[in-house]
Amino acid sequence: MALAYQRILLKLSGEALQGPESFGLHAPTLATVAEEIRKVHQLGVEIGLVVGGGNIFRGAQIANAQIDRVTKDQMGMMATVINGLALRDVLKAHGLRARLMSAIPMLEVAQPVDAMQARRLLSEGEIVIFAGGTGNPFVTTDTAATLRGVEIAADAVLKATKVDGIYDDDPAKNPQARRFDRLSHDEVIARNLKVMDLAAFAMCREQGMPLVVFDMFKQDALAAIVRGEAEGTLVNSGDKA
Ligand SMILES: Nc1ncnc2c1ncn2[C@@H]1O[C@H](COP(=O)(O)OP(=O)(O)O)[C@@H](O)[C@H]1O
Ligand SMILES: O=c1ccn([C@@H]2O[C@H](COP(=O)(O)OP(=O)(O)O)[C@@H](O)[C@H]2O)c(=O)[nH]1
Repeated sequence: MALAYQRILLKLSGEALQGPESFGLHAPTLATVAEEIRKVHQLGVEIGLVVGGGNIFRGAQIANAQIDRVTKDQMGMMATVINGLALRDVLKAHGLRARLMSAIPMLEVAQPVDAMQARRLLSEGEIVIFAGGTGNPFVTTDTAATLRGVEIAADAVLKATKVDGIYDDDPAKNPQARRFDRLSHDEVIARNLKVMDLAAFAMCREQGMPLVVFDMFKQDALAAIVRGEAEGTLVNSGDKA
């Protein structure tokens, strides 16, 4: 079967791992995520993962004036490593081969990010989880997702989030908001749509990297996307859309 995307970079927010809890990791939710990933792996898709940390720490939201913003962001990046460790083991428990790489050197728990090695592992069917964000403060894991997506030469970045696509207004605030099936990178900028942080989106646009925003908890949505079926919102360069 022809796949729309042979290699993907899937971005999972930390919140996507906390399920109904208000903090941390929720075992049944992790298992559901692993199962959705297993299904696309079975189709022959190569999968790089970038995991967020919002279920543990979001740097900018830590309310303590005595902790420097750089330190707060470092705490957030450590949170992504905690999630990455959990995800690696859960993926393994679901029969997948998975490897954790961290942008922050932490040799006892994860190997350093190495894009070339990651490409090789992906082509051998291993799932590579990139944790530690970009390793730099003042950005989010969305930036890490586009960066790793470009580095591993992914065919698309897939952003799994709480909403099922990109709307003409924030659907959490405006119930009348309407979802787009497809958009160009330029339209996202022109309409000022809050899809991901601007630095991350600017990189997608510059690199002509297709982006799909979708709901991870809609069963089989991920598999539908890699098969090229209409699901979520696809952002592509004008000439490719
Ligand atoms: N135009 C829009 N289309 C879709 N979602 C939007 C839009 N504007 C704002 N949002 C909000 O963005 C949120 C997802 O973005 P973000 O906070 O980056 O998610 P995550 O934590 O999954 O990285 C959604 O919960 C949604 O309420
Ligand atoms: O390259 C990065 C990625 C993440 N973070 C920090 O890690 C936190 C957790 O990441 P994010 O908020 O993106 O997680 P998500 O919303 O995806 O769960 C962020 O708030 C930042 O504080 C960072 O400083 N640099």
